[in-house]
Amino acid sequence: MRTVHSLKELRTILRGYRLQDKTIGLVPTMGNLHEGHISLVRKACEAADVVVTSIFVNPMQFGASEDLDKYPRTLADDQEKLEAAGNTLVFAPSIDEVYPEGLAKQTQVVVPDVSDGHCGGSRPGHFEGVATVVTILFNMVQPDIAVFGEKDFQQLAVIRKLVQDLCIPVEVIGAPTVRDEDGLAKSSRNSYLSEEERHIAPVVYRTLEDTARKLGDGRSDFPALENEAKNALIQAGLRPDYLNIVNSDTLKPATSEDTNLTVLAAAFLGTTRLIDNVTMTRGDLAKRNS
Ligand SMILES: Nc1ncnc2c1ncn2[C@@H]1O[C@H](COP(=O)(O)OP(=O)(O)OP(=O)(O)O)[C@@H](O)[C@H]1O
Ligand SMILES: CC(C)(CO)[C@@H](O)C(=O)[O-]
Ligand code: BAL
Repeated sequence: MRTVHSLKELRTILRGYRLQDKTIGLVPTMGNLHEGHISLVRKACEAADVVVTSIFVNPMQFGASEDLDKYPRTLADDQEKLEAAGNTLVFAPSIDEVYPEGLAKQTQVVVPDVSDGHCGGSRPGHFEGVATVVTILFNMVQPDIAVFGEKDFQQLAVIRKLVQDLCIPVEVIGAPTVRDEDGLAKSSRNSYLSEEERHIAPVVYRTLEDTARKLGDGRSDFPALENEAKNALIQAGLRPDYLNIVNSDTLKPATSEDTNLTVLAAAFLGTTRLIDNVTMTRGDLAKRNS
């Protein structure tokens, strides 16, 4: 497995693979890799001949008071894990390689509507940063397929819309959320949690599951359900940022006619912001429970 830092080198290597008619898969990450990321790499290996994992902590998607500076950077460890997973090429560009004229002069990609609310509401400019860097990475790598995690549910919806609206010739593949045994979604930011916070953190997933169960039991009083869930988070010592029951396709507030529902949440535990979601089809859970 090779690691390259420059676009020129990346393009030279990828040109060689294309001449051999190899298909190319891309897994965009911000590094500090865990089993969640590795599951994406494995999925990409199943779908493409050559897999490029990018590692780039993208300053454009961080707010001024967010954790850009302390975000964990662990390239050597990441390389070992990627090699073991069958990854072909690591692309770890510098900020100058991605934004040669600086952020202030950077063309931005805005994906309206689906970026609104949820994480987009709490992190102004975040999805413009994500959409811009993902577009740049797509243009740099020109992959046939790209794999993203469902843990970042709204991000996946933004990227699907971006690809559709800009006719980008890449197949976007979603991958299920990988969790610790107690249900906590694996995330680089889990490393910020103290021992005590780590015990509390699985309450996020448990609360989402509990809400999905109530929806499966036929409840349609969505605002009341959202409040019950937020109260459960508060009781456990979390500070909910949002907890929304939405139509899984549009990400708009759920209606009683919707069959595919997603419960999306972000909550602070101390200064750490955790996100998670659970998708359910109305009827499924009721059947399972009967
Ligand atoms: N637990 C997980 N299961 C499956 N995919 C995941 C998981 N965590 C992250 N991913 C996916 O990995 C890709 C890169 O995400 P990223 O590098 O931000 O990791 P992260 O652990 O989510 O970090 P953060 O703590 O910043 O949210 C994204 O497509 C994301 O959805
Ligand atoms: C897709 C992504 C790599 C873009 O920086 C990032 O938002 C992430 O890690 O989910
Ligand atoms: N996993 C999404 C990247 C971010 O929180 O900025």
